[in-house]
Amino acid sequence: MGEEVPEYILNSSVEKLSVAYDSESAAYQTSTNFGNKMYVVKGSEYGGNSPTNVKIFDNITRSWIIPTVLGMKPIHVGGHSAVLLNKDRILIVKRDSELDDCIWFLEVDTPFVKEQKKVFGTEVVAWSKGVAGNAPKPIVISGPSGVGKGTLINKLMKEFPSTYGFSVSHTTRAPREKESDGVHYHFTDRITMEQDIRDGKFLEFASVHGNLYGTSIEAVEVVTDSRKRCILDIDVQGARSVRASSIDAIFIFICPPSFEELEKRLRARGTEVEEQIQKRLRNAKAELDEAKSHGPFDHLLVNDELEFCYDNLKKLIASDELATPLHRSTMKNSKILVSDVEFKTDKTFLHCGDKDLLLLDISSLKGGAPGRTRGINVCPVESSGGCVNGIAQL
Ligand SMILES: Nc1nc2c(ncn2[C@@H]2O[C@H](COP(=O)(O)OP(=O)(O)O)[C@@H](O)[C@H]2O)c(=O)[nH]1
Ligand SMILES: Nc1ncnc2c1ncn2[C@@H]1O[C@H](COP(=O)(O)OP(=O)(O)O)[C@@H](O)[C@H]1O
Repeated sequence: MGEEVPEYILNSSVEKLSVAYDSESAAYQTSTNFGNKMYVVKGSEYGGNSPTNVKIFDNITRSWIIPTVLGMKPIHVGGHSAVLLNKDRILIVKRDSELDDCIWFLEVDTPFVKEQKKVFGTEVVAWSKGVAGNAPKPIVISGPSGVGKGTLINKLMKEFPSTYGFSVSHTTRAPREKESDGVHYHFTDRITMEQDIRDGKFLEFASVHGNLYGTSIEAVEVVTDSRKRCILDIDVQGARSVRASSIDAIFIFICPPSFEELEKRLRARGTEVEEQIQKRLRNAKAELDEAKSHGPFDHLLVNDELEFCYDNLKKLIASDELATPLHRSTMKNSKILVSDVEFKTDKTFLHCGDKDLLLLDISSLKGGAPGRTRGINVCPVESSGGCVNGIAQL
């Protein structure tokens, strides 16, 4: 890249962690070795809110690589610390940051990153924010156009507004008369959406009936952050992508009682012109065949009589909730600021002000890029270095 290699990078050993202040850009940067590469993470300028930068130094070719950076990036204010974890990701702890925004992961060799390297044909790294506890399993609902997905989801959201939240997708299709931006969809144009896809902002996307549709990471996280169970209305290709991702979801396919009834409903809805109706019916045949033979679905539900189908949907979701009870973390949306970080052999301690020392527990990580990394807890430390009363309230 024609840039000189900083002294601290040339001198650092494989395991050594190095943090340096770059006076030119007034920002802290860390370098972490993994294999033959060194990952340099640079925070934003002091007091600024620009996203964190990543570049890679190849120790064999002695040259810099600018990787494709996926995912929502952390915004730094002060410095940060970094350490290699699980031999596939770098744990980044932001200093002078609130507890619920201080833990991030830069994935460098996880299955997701390996896959994306093939897709992009470049070096790839992916950000994933670390969050406390587990999230309720998202519910993925698919089915042909006009089968009644929207009707069923609306009923669920109306009956249980504080339990379920809808993942608002992005689409390049034009809004229908009764649809509003940000509620039914985020309506966008193809150029913007394609750029956002390249920037890794989407969990999944697909071309459906001639338009682009996609679920952004943010759309799901907004719902999960509000402690609701996320409902996704996505097509079969999207369901496949989510199935292949690190997200643990339940997949339901809604079938029509007959093809004739599907056509009747689609026409009665009166939202599509004839050409679109024909396209949707053609696609419906393929979707039904795929879902019934080798689709990614856990359950198929026939939407014949609406109330009957709705009751079955509720029963199905309820039995899944019973089977996997939700473990919520006690790590509150804390205003405690992390002032310093200590990495010991197998433990990470967060210093918060003068008195508080918290133990960061990352032993049961779940998920990861392109979504968030869950299962993190912090607790006050007792003199032996263990947690006080297991996981404690902060
Ligand atoms: N992959 C994917 N499919 C989506 C997404 N949002 C909507 N879809 C699917 O796109 C298809 C068309 O949706 P829409 O234009 O609202 O028409 P409708 O199905 O006739 O109501 C449906 O199969 C939706 O499930 C998304 O974010 N990702
Ligand atoms: N079980 C049902 N019986 C009859 N009509 C239905 C039923 N479910 C939905 N509909 C109607 O069918 C049309 C398509 O439903 P919609 O929810 O928009 O489908 P989708 O979201 O799957 O495209 C709507 O006019 C809706 O009122």
